Amino acid sequence: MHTNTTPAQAADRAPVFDLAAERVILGALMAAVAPDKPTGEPTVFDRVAEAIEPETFYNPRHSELYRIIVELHGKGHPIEPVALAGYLADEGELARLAPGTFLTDCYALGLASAGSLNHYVNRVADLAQRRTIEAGGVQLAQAATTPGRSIDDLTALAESLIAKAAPRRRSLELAELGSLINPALDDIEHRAKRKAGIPTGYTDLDRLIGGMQPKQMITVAGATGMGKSITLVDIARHVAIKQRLKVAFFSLEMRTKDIFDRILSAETGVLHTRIRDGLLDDNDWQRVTRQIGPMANAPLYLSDKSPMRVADMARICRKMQRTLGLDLVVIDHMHLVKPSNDRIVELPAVIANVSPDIKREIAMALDVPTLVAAQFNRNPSNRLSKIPELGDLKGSSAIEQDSDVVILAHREDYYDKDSPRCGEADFVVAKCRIGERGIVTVAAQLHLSRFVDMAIN
Ligand SMILES: Nc1ncnc2c1ncn2[C@@H]1O[C@H](COP(=O)(O)OP(=O)(O)OP(=O)(O)O)[C@@H](O)[C@H]1O
Repeated sequence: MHTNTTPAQAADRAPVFDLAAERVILGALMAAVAPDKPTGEPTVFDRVAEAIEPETFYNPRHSELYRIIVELHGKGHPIEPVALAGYLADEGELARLAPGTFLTDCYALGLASAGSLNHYVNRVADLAQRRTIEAGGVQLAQAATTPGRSIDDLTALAESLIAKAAPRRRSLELAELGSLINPALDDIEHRAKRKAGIPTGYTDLDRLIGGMQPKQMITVAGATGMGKSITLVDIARHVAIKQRLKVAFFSLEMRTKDIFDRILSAETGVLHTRIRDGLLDDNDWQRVTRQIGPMANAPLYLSDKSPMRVADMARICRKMQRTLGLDLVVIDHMHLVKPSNDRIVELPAVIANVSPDIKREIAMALDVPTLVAAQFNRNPSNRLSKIPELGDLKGSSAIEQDSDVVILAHREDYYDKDSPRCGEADFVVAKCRIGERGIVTVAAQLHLSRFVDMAIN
């Protein structure tokens, strides 16, 4: 047993963590044998999950391993030490999270202590609560001696600390409607003050869809050359450079260098073709020097490796989330993602495989908005009305079903150079799970690789 107290203090202080007990729990999970068929009895995972969350562990490595074990188990992957070590090695995390014989040691402890698992679960949960209470006490003591804090304020703090310290046992993992009322009303009250979702940078579009929300798959679709890549790069640019949020961008079609050229053009206002051809004049160089500042250290992380499977991208994103944080994932585009099974080759089957995986393994599992480009199957140019429709999507049913938002890019001057709407582009919001459908018009400045709000330009 370990304590975080000095020997002098040890006599009058109880230990507030037990690393061996934490290892027993990890080992018991690795050693858990799934029943052949449901028995109605709680499994080892159920018993642990009732009282333990990743944050319940004192040791952060134990928290991370617990999270990974639960995630792998949820996906039906093996989690005994050899399989888990293989997974961690693939992720480049073995040496950091489970050096030497750590996994087999835990496994042995888990097996040896299987009969007393409840004791260890209760002990680790109990110690976590004690730490919360101890930290709350320190916080309260500091607040009480801070000049200017009112009694009302201190009482409210004390109440919230007590609520935080209450045991959180998840006996029945279903919520009764009545229990949702207070938190939901609180949430609604504060919603307007919070950012609804991550803004795309297009004001009217954000108003319509409420920004990009965690867990959402947002699909931008259009005919070839309509401006899907420009839209994706534009949004990523806005999120990373203007909002300084962390973006992982997977370009399966365009090279990183070409994306950089597009971003540079959009940010500096220097013609894209001049950047592409290396024909910058003095004026252009001055603009670049003056305006390149915000691009430095912008948290936009690009990959142009192709082909990629969803699992590859999910692995890279998980690592980024753990090490740097992650706010948005961008994939350009869905039809170039490799299916999880090499035998799947026909397009509708590929999309039926890739689309739900992007939604489940990236958007849902990582709790981030995921922006994906998709191509059209039917070309609206063959129709009288060129306004795009959901049915134009290649492999439409899976994409339609999995996407929370579908934005169809449309430019009239793509079909008619003399159109009175030359230079305008429409984002047709054809599906929006939590908002209205509608059409948003932006200015198409393709020579600068960007779309911009009509209102201010
Ligand atoms: N420097 C430029 N000047 C003017 N137009 C440009 C320039 N660069 C690209 N474009 C135009 O911008 C449009 C949008 O390009 P984008 O790559 O975003 O299309 P896309 O919808 O992603 O196409 P694809 O389906 O081929 O991936 C294309 O029609 C292209 O011709």
